[in-house]
Amino acid sequence: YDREEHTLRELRIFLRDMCKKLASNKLFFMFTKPVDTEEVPDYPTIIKQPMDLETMMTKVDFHRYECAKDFLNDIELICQNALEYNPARTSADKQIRHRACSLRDYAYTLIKTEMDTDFEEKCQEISKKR
Ligand SMILES: COC(=O)N1C[C@@H]2C[C@@H]3O[C@]2(Cc2nccnc23)C1
Repeated sequence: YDREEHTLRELRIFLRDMCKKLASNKLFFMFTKPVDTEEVPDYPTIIKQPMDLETMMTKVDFHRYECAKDFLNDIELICQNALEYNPARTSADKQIRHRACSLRDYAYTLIKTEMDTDFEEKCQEISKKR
């Protein structure tokens, strides 16, 4: 079967495992599902591009990521959204900002340590010419 499709399938398997590991960490529970706009009606007025780990898992299945960099861009989006929506000096806001930074650092480190550099380079080459 086409070598490039085989590479992208292997990427999807890897990214599903990343999603699972991040979503199973209790520290990151607030990032596992979209913010409930019924409970938090002003959220969509402030955050124009919501993102969460469940949505990212669906994006993996829909072949929306062609390399780990694209996946990390959505992790960065989760983090930036949390920093923007929760800017106060209250302990609640401070905690969610700390968790967001932890999620970002943990995701980068997990990918850096568990992913072969050559494999990511191959994915980025495929992605560039598509
Ligand atoms: C990634 O998650 C977040 O940015 N948030 C911000 C929301 C404000 C606060 O916490 C969140 C959910 C919530 N629900 C009900 C009442 N208040 C809240 C989670």
